[in-house]
Amino acid sequence: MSKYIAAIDQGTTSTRCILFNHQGKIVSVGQKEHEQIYPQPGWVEHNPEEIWKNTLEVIAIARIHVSATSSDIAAIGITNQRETTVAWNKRTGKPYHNALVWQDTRTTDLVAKYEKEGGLNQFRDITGLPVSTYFSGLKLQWLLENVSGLRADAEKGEALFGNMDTFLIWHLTGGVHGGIHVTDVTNASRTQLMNLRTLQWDQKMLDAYNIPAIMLPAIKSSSEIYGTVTNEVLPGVPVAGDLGDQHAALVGQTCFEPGMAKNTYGTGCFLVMNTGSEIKTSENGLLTTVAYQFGNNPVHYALEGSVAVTGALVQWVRDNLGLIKNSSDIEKLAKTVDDNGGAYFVPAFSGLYAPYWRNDARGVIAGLTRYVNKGHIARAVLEATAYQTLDVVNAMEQDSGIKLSSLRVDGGMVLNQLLMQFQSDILDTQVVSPAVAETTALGAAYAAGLAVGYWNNTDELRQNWAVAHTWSPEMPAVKRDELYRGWQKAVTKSYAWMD
Ligand SMILES: Nc1ncnc2c1ncn2[C@@H]1O[C@H](COP(=O)(O)OP(=O)(O)O)[C@@H](O)[C@H]1O
Ligand SMILES: O=P(O)(O)OC[C@H](O)CO
Repeated sequence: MSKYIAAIDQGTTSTRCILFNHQGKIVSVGQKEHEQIYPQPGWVEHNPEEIWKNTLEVIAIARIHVSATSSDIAAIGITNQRETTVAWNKRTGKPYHNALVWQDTRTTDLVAKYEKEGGLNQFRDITGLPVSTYFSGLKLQWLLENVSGLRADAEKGEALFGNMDTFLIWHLTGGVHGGIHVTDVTNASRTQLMNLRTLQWDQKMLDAYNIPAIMLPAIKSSSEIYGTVTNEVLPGVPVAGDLGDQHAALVGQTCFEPGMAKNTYGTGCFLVMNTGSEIKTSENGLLTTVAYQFGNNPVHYALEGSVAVTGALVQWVRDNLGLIKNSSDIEKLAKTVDDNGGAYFVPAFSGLYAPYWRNDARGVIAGLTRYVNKGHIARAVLEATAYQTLDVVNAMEQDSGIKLSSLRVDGGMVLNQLLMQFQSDILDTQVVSPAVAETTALGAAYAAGLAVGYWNNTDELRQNWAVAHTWSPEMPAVKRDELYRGWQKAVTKSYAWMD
């Protein structure tokens, strides 16, 4: 048997390649950040060619660390920042435009138009999603309408659409020399173009968003052999797993039973609960999405609370205010004070996502007095992540009828002890991190490994999961309620900023 499974985690801020062994342990990592491009307020782009180049580099780095050749690697799985939209030419491989990143708000006017015509929830029954700047469909419409020549090429079958999974799989499997044009059900469920029941592109959605079907990838399960790597970086290795990153983290945390949930703390925060074969429609501002589908097995659905800005706020404090040098320094700064000093930071930089879905909101700091110093701001920054998670947990418990007994957590911000303790306090629930913190990459590895028989079934995967750390609530209820009331008041101050 080959020794390893490789996973590519193409995230918002960086691209990683991780090699896992049969116990689901990390044996090697390659990682590279890419440029965040902000051409105008609210616009966020990535250069897809830079990301493809980084992908090749990180695979090579991960391989070289342990002197692995293709024959040591049973399969490769891909997981990716979802919704981020690319259109490229089939013959040249060149993107028509930078990728429009999930946080990009340039489609705000389009959202307003659809809202006026039929309301934000008009496509929820088909797609599980509200009309929002977040999803790929409107981003693709924007590209088709604003990039010269793209619509004509798309209609001729020369231009291809994809999220980052599709773009990377196409390149890995041959690119201009016959690359495979596929996506999986989880990524497709975030385009707002797929029907949640049929798991196919929905003609009503394509008509509503004016998207030519010919440019869309084939929708596959999350775990099957899509093709083989032709690039010299890993020649002959089957590409056998594909999951949006939040779905991959659910798999990596082995949340295979209905009612199990995880929260991933990265650029944004994404709380996902497995709802099994049931398509649960949210009454409280959550998304209905596909959790995963392994080969021909029945699809699992999920409820998701997506929060746009959490770790990104820490980066903003670092890069735009210069208050800290590294993201991890925020903890030390926050510990210089005992509490938030009355200040609340609502980071509605891309509007507010779940459970509010306010495209018209923008960021505010509320409760400022002469007393507030940079320590209090750092604390308000970290607390914002915890309050936004509480908003989503409240919605999740109402929609699912399940009270979370503990929350499995992962992602870059989990390293922050102060945040995790505060999260447990404000949720009044245990917060648990797993021994393998890279759950997103692990989920993609599991999907690929299941497809090629490296792992036999999900029971084997469950045995790999172990607790690293548990945080237990310590805050009195009165204090918790008082803090949360302040947050709820602050949220309302961010509304209706955009006309
Ligand atoms: N110790 C820390 N405290 C607070 N935030 C952190 C810490 N370490 C990393 N972060 C934040 O976590 C994010 C990176 O996490 P990661 O899971 O790699 O994100 P992504 O997958 O979205 O690229 C960044 O936004 C960074 O600011
Ligand atoms: O790349 P991440 O971890 O920030 O995740 C981004 C999400 O998939 C966006 O929906």
